[in-house]
Amino acid sequence: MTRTAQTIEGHAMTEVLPEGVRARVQVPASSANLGPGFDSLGLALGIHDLIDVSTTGSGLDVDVAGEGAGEVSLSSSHLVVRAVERGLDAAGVWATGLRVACRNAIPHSRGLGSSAAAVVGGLVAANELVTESFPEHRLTNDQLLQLASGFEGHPDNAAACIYGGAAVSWSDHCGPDRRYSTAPLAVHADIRAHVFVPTARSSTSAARGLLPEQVPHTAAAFNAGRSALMVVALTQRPDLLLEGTEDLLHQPYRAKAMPESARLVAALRERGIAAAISGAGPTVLALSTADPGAAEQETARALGMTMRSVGVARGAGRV
Ligand SMILES: Nc1ncnc2c1ncn2[C@@H]1O[C@H](COP(=O)(O)OP(=O)(O)O)[C@@H](O)[C@H]1O
Ligand SMILES: N[C@@H](CCOP(=O)(O)O)C(=O)O
Repeated sequence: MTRTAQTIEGHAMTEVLPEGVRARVQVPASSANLGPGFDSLGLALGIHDLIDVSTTGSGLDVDVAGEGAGEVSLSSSHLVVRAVERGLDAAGVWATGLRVACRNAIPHSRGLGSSAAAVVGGLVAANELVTESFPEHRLTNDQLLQLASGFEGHPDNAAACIYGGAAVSWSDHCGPDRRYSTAPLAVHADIRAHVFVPTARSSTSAARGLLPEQVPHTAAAFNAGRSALMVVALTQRPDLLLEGTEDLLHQPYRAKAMPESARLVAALRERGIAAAISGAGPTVLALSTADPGAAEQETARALGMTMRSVGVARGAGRV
């Protein structure tokens, strides 16, 4: 394990965790944007990764099962490992060695926040290790949000993943060293969440590369109105979900990279179901008060996507 000089809240890097401390956490998938709320709105979904971290005498042992097994690195560059180390650093605590076991259910590179879940899961696991031995060094949820958002540069997935439910998140400016904030939204009890997951993948950074530097003022104004409307629809007026999920800022530019997903969004919306690309795609999120029927599922199957009823999840935590 390497030490770095990075700390927050001025903790001195002096404490060493004993061997054999263990933390097991579960962390939810998340859907970002919810249509118009680009880099701001997020919703935690009921698909979970399990992360089991324990301290050892030396070295690093990483084991991955489920999604990403055989694909992700098993070295110190593994995202969960990086997040565990970042969390320990931030708390001013050090481990002589680590064992990290991941049981992953969140599909990778589909727009379901797998990378945010890996980061939040690693940070929360680190925080549980810290709490076990040095409770006075425990990081707050706000500190976890700063650290997690720093990994990706936007807080939408991370906030949903940490706090659960839905959240609106923002940063104090657009430059480096941003400070992130979030406010929870109480999702209306009648709203159900379904995802249509393709086998095709799309990396978030590639999908961000499709976005223009500038957009017309009319599109910005349209999205400002729809984002505000979406908060109302999500919390009080599910009958407004269809209009509340309209977007001109990102989905039109990304559609060419995920044509099947764009077609499914259009087909579901024509049938009155509030569908949007989940995060940077290509998964499609549907929010509705009734479950999509056999016809919708057949349309999705024909486009190579499988429907999953996921529901709204709680935030990451110990199991
Ligand atoms: N549980 C995990 N463990 C290790 N790396 C992960 C994990 N989840 C995601 N990643 C990394 O993040 C990448 C996907 O991130 P990204 O393109 O942002 O898509 P997503 O929408 O799934 O977050 C994966 O290819 C992998 O490198
Ligand atoms: N606001 C981001 C969200 C990315 O979410 P992911 O689940 O695809 O990582 C964006 O739209 O780029």
